[in-house]
Amino acid sequence: MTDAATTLQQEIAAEQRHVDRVYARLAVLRQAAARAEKEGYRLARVGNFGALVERDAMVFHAARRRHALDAEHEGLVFGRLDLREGQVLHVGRLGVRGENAEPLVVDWRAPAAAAFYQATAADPRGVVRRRMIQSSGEKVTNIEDDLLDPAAAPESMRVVGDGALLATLARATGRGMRDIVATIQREQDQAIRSPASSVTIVSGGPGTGKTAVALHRAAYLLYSDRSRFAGGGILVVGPSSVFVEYIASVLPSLGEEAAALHSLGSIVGGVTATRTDPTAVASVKGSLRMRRVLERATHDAVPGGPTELRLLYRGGLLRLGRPELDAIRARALPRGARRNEVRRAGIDGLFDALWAQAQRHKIGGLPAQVDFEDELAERSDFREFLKAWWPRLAPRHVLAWLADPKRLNSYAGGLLSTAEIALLRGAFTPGDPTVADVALLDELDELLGRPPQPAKRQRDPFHVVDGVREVSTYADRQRAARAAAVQRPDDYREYAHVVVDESQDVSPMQWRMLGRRGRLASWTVVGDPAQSAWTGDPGELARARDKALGGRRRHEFTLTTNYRNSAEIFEVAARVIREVSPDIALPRAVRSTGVPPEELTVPAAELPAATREAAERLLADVEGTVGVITSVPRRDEVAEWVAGLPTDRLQVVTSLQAKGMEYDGVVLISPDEIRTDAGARTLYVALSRATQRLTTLGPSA
Ligand SMILES: Nc1ncnc2c1ncn2[C@@H]1O[C@H](COP(=O)(O)OP(=O)(O)OP(=O)(O)O)[C@@H](O)[C@H]1O
Repeated sequence: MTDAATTLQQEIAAEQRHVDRVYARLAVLRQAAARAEKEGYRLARVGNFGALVERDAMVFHAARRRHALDAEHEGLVFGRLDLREGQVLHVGRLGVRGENAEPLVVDWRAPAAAAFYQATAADPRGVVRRRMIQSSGEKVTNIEDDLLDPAAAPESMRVVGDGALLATLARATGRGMRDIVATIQREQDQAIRSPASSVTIVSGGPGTGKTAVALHRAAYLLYSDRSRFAGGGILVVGPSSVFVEYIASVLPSLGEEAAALHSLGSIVGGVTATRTDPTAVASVKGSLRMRRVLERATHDAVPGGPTELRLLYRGGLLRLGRPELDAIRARALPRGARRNEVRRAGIDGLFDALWAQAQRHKIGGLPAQVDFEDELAERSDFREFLKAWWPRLAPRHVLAWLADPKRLNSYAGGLLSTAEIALLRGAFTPGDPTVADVALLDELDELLGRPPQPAKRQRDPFHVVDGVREVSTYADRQRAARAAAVQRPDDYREYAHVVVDESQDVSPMQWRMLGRRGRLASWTVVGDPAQSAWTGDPGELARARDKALGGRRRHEFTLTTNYRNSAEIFEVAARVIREVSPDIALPRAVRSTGVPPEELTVPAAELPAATREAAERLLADVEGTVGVITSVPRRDEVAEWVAGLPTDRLQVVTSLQAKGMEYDGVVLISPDEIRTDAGARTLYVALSRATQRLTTLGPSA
C-alpha cells in the first residue's frame, strides 16, 4: 500500500470510530424516545389537565424525535470541521448529543455548521480543514479534505482525497432527485440561509442547483422556526406532476415531511390537470385580461336556464319574460358582486317584480307582501324555477361556458384581440381542464364567491392547523396533524412559506392563484428567465409577480455553476440560447465526459426505429435514467416507439414536462419541431437535461 493509501485508511478508521459512537448513541436515544412515548401514555391515566398537557408534549416530542432518528439513518455524519482553536465539529443530517450533552453531531442547518458550506481558502472563517465523509449505511467509505488555512494546520494534521463534489456528480441519476446536503456549495448555501421572513429570489442557468437550493431552504426554514413553518405549512410548487414526482423524495430524505408539494395543475382542491395547452394558447389564458373575461361570464345567464317565469296565483297569471329576468339579475349582480353570494338579492328582485305585477293585475284577495312572498317561497314550481335560474355555480360550470364560441366572443370581445379569441376557440374542454385552466378555475372561485354559511361550530381548539402548536396537541393525533400540514383543506389559503420552482413559467393568472395561498407568507422563488416559454406581455408578468410576492424585503441570489450537464452537452444547449439572447451570461459546466453529443438525421419513416435504437444504446451506455423528449403533439406516438423498453429507467416526456427534469442520457426527437411548437427557449431546456449522453434525432430533409 502506498503512503497515501495507508494515511487514507487510517483517517477512515478514525472517522469510523466516531461514526460508531454516534450510531451507538442513536440507538440509546431511540430507546429513550420509545420509553418517553410509553411514559407519556402512562401519565394520561393520572387524569388531571396538567398531566394531560405534559403527556401530549412528551409524547409528541418523543414521537417526532423517534421519527427523525429513523429517517436520518443513512449517511448520518457527512462532514467534519477542524477549527483554529483545535475544536472539532462533526456535521450531519441531524444533531446528536452525547451523555454529557456534548455535541457528537451538529445539524447541517445549525449556525455552527454554516462554515462547513461557506468557508473557502480565501475566507476560511476559522476552519483549518474541512472534511467530507462518505458512507454507505453505517460504514465510512471515503474521505475528501480541503485544507483551507495551511498556516494554522498543526504538524499532525493529515489531508486526503481530491474532490468529493465531482465524485458525487459522477453518480448515476435515479428516478428521484437526491439531496445535496453533503456538498452544498457556498453560493447555494447563502441562498439557503437567506432570512426566513423575506422574499428570496434565486436565479441561474440550467443545472445550477436552483431546485436543490429551494428544497434545502424549505428544510432549513423548518429547522430554524419549526413552530411557524410546520404549523403554518410550506407549499412547494413545481411546473408539472412529472417534476413533482421527481423531487418528492428530497425533503423526506432530509427528515422533513411538513411541506405540501403541488404542481401548478394540482394546487386547487379537487382538480388534477396534467394536460398542457400550446404555448400561445397558454399565454392568452394566463393573461390578466382573462379576469375580466371570466367576470363577464359569471354575470351571464345560465345556458339552458329558463327564459321566463310563469306562475298561476289565485286565479291570475304572473309572468316575467327574458328581458325582465335579465334586468333583475343585472340589478342583483352589479359589477364586483359575487353571484353565489347575492342569490338572495336575485330572489328579492323576483319577489318585488311579481308583487308589483300582482298589484297591477289587481289579483283578488292579495295578502300582505311578506305573506305573498312566503307563499311563493313554499311553492315547488317557484323553487324549481329558482334552482334553474340562479343555481349555485361551481367554477367548472362557468369555465365550460367558454367552450361555446358565441359566449366566448361576447365575454372576450373588446378585451382580447380577434386572433387571441380565435386561439381560445376550442381550447376549453368541459370536464378536462388544462394546467392553465386551473388558475382560471381558482379565479372563478373567487369571482363566484360562496353562499353565506350558517355560523360554524367552533373548531377543535387542539387542532394543529388552527394555530395551536405542538405542546397542546394530543400525541395520538400526531399523525393526523402531520397529514394536515401536508394536505390542507381545499380552501386553505394562508401558507407560512411558498416555494415556487421554475418560476419563469408562472403566468400572471397563476401568480394570482399562488398569491392567494401566500397572503401572509414569505417566499422562495427560483427560476431562469432564459428557460421561459411565456410569450405574453413581460410587463404584465412582472406586475403580477410583484403583487403576489407583496412588499417583503427581497434578497436576490444568482447561481453560476452548472452541476448537471457535461461541458460537451451544455455547449450544444448554449448555442441555441445564444441565437435568441446573444449576450446572455451562462453558467460554467464543471464536468467533462469527453463524449460530444450525437446529432443524427434519418428519413422521416425511419424515425421510430432510430428512436428505439438510440434509446437502447443510451440505456446500455449509462447506469441511470434515460429521457426521451418530444414535442407536445408527438408524445403518445413516441411512447409507442419505445414501448417495451424498461420503464424503471426510461421516461418519455414532452418538452414542457422536461422542465426541471434530469436524466443521465437523453434522446431528443426533432429539435426543429420543439422549436416551432414551444420556442427556442424550450428547446434550450430540452437540450440541457442530460448529465452524460445526448442524442438528437431529426428527420432528414
Ligand atoms: N452542491 C451540489 N452538490 C451536488 N450536486 C449538486 C449540487 N448542486 C446541484 N447539484 C446537482 O445538479 C443537478 C441540477 O440541480 P437542479 O436540478 O437543482 O438545478 P436547476 O438549477 O434547478 O436546473 P434547471 O433550471 O435546469 O431545472 C442535480 O442533480 C443536483 O443534485
